[in-house]
Amino acid sequence: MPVKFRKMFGLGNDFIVIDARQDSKLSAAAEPRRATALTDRKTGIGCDQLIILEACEDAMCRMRIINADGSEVGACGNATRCIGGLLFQEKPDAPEATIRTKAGLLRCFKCEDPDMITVDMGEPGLKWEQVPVSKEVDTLHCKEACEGPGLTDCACCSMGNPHATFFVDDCEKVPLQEIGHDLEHHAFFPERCNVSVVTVSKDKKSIRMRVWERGTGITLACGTGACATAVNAIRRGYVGKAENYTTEVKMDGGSLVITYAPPGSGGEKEGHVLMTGRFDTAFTGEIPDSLWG
Ligand SMILES: N[C@H](CCC[C@H](N)C(=O)O)C(=O)O
Repeated sequence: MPVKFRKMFGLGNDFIVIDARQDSKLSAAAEPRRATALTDRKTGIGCDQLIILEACEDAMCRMRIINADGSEVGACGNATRCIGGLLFQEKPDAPEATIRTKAGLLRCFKCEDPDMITVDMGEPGLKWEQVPVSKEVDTLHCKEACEGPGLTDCACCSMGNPHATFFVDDCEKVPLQEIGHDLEHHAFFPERCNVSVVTVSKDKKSIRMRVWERGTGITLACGTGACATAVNAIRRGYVGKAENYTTEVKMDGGSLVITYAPPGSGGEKEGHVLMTGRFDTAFTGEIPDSLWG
C-alpha cells in the first residue's frame, strides 16, 4: 500500500506531512536515510522539513520535525500553523488545537480568516544554557559568533530550538549563502543554530528578516526564527509597550505577526510568544516505493 503524504507550507517554508496517527509503522519515515531521500529536491519529493504526525495521549497529535539533513529537532513554527490548520479542518468546533512536540505542548487558535492560525509558542529560553550556547554570556548581547561581514551584534534565545539574531543596518547586503553554514556550525552553538539577519524598520513597526535554517539552509520563512527575532528585538527595546509588544516580521516568503509581552509587563499571555500567520496545503500524493525503500 503506497504511503500517502500532504505537501503543506507556511509562507514558502515547505513540508512533506506523513500522518502516522493510525499506522505507527509510517513513523519509519523519520529514519535519516529515508527522511533525506524524501526531502531531497533533486531526487526526492523535496521540502525544507519532513513532518510526521503521531498519536498522542495528552494532545490532539504529536508532531515530529526532521530537517532536510535528517536531523530531528524540537520546534517548527510554520509547520505548527499547518498542522493546527489540519486539526481544525478535522475538528472545526474545537476551541483550540493542541500539538505535542519535543519542545513542549503548543496550542493553536483559529483566526477570522480560515487560512490564518495563531499559535501560542510558549516561553522563549533566554538563559545561555537554554539556547544553548557554549559558555555563560548575556544572551542579549553576544559578540562570540559575530564572524561575518557586517556582523557585530547578536542576540540569542531558544524557541524550543536555538536561534541567533544578528541585527544589521541592511540585512539585504549580508552574504548569507556564503556565511550561513559556518555560523550554523560555530563552536559557540553546541547544538548548531538557526541564523537570522534582521533590520528593524525606522518606524519600529516591522522587522525585515532573512534566515539560514539549521539542517536546511536558506528558506523563504522560519516561524521560530521570526518569534526569536521579535523576542530579541523586544528584549532590546526596539519594540515595546507602545506597540503592544507586537511586531510584523517580514521574510522572503511573507510576514508573521508576533506578540511577546515580557514577564511582568502585564497581559494574560505575558511571557509567551504568540505567532499569527498563514498556512497552505498544496497537494496530496503517494510516496513512490523507490523513495520508501
Ligand atoms: N531548522 C529548524 C527547524 C525548522 C524551523 C523552521 N522551519 C520554523 O518554521 O520554525 C531547526 O533545526 O531548529
